[in-house]
Amino acid sequence: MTGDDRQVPLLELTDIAVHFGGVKAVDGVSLDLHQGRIYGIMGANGSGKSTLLGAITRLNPLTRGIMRFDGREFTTVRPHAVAHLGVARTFQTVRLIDDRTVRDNVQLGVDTVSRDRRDQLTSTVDEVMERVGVAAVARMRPSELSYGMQRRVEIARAIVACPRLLLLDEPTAGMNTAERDEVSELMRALQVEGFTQLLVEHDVPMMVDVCDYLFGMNQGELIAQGDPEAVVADEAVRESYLGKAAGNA
Ligand SMILES: Nc1ncnc2c1ncn2[C@@H]1O[C@H](COP(=O)(O)OP(=O)(O)OP(=O)(O)O)[C@@H](O)[C@H]1O
Repeated sequence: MTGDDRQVPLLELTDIAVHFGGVKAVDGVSLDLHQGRIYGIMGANGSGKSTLLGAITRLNPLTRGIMRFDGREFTTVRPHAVAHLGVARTFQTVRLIDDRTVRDNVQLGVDTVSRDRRDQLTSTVDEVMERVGVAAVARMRPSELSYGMQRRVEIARAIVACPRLLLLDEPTAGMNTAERDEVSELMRALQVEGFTQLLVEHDVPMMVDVCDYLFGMNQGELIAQGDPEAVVADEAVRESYLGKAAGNA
């Protein structure tokens, strides 16, 4: 539990599973996310991290389990209804539309939310692009940008609708160290504004630096959770992900 466990969790997963035929990509995961905190999921390739994000966004149908957002069950809603609840996601591989400008791509993030929520948005598309560092390339096409810049455009598109929960799937993949640090800075700034964030990353130092709470995943199951330093030091996490050599470090 994460300290403020007397409150209703923003996201509550109870014993969820996603099986693809015989592959138990996610198998019996229960977790709570609380408002305003930064969470991370670490685990080896194929441990089920992206599938878990896909379960939350309803792209991957559940084999079993219950999901609640702000106390309300959303286990069987359609994917667009999850966006309307206020959940936004970036993908592991950049998914931008290349025959549209950067600005149009960011605008798409506004178009995914319900009209009620749209009316409540406090930042404009241009303000968000400025904040994420893509304002200068607003008229360019995604393919004209570096990979790091494309990822920023994705983040801008995800946050422009002011989601209550932001799911970030390897947002620093393909970035250099300076760009990674900028993403960490951006995540901290978003936290100050009250965003709840769930990060999937392979950059362990970044996870420890930026996350309040970590989950360790292996073969579809959660094998550890808690304070980031404790999770990174956990023996089962080291065995399954960081390697035995790291365990001796
Ligand atoms: N659509 C699918 N159909 C069948 N199997 C799938 C599908 N998506 C994922 N899998 C399998 O589910 C397991 C978990 O995959 P997933 O992509 O969630 O892992 P991951 O932890 O995100 O890995 P990575 O760190 O490489 O991104 C893997 O065995 C993968 O091959």
